[in-house]
Amino acid sequence: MLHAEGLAKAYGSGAGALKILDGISFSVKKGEFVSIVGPSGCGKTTLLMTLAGLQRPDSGSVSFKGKVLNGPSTGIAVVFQDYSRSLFPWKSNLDNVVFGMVRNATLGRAGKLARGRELLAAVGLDGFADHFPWQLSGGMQQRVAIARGLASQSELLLLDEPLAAVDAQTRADMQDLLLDLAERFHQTCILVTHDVEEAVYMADRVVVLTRRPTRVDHDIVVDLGKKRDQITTREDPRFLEIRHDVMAAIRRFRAQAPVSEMA
Ligand SMILES: Nc1ncnc2c1ncn2[C@@H]1O[C@H](COP(=O)(O)OP(=O)(O)OP(=O)(O)O)[C@@H](O)[C@H]1O
Repeated sequence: MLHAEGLAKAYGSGAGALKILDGISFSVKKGEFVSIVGPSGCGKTTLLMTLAGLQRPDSGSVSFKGKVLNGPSTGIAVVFQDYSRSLFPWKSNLDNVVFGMVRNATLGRAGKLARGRELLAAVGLDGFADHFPWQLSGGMQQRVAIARGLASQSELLLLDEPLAAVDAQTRADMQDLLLDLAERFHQTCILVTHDVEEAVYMADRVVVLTRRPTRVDHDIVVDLGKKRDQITTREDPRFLEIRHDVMAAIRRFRAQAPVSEMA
């Protein structure tokens, strides 16, 4: 469904240019859940924005469903980490979700409202359609943002640290909710996360990036089956083995990094 080929990107120009991506290539198949991890500041968000067509690479290309991406596509939605800035505070939760359908020309207003209510119910917020985001907890607001991402009916959902700002218990619940939604809506997902355990728990594959200038270091298949469980999956010896390999790679890059690059 998505193929990144030799993506390179620098910020700035000349001697002061900061080289971020340095020839990133990988593919994501329809229905896959792929996590991307890497050392702090290696360019995970830059990569995700490039995959979304929101930022152009200096060289290389992104192909989505066989066509080179030259800008944002209706087939790709992004859920950002900072839900407090990505939701409109003056719109109800339902209207925030309906906004995700802005480019849907087939559903009328009534159809969009009905679909918006369905999606809020799917993320466990059926009683909160007419509330405003600021009346909800952080975890609930992020669920509204996820419902909006799903509302666009995009085939590919890009998730940039969507659970970074919620507490640990909510985070575990949201991981399971996201996995459940991805399966129910046959959603292909790419998740950027700092959390190695989360990356392995959620994904069919984990793409591990090097430090800057960034390349793909490992592309690891998480052969744990589709059904995950917060207790048994995390205790599975294969889970622990994969987590070990990913963590060891990231720590190796941290050990090589100048102190100024350690966040
Ligand atoms: N628009 C920009 N202009 C200049 N530099 C930028 C820009 N966006 C990001 N950077 C720099 O590029 C580097 C990579 O940033 P990016 O946010 O892509 O990395 P990241 O891996 O997502 O970071 P983190 O681990 O902190 O989430 C950082 O040093 C950042 O300061």
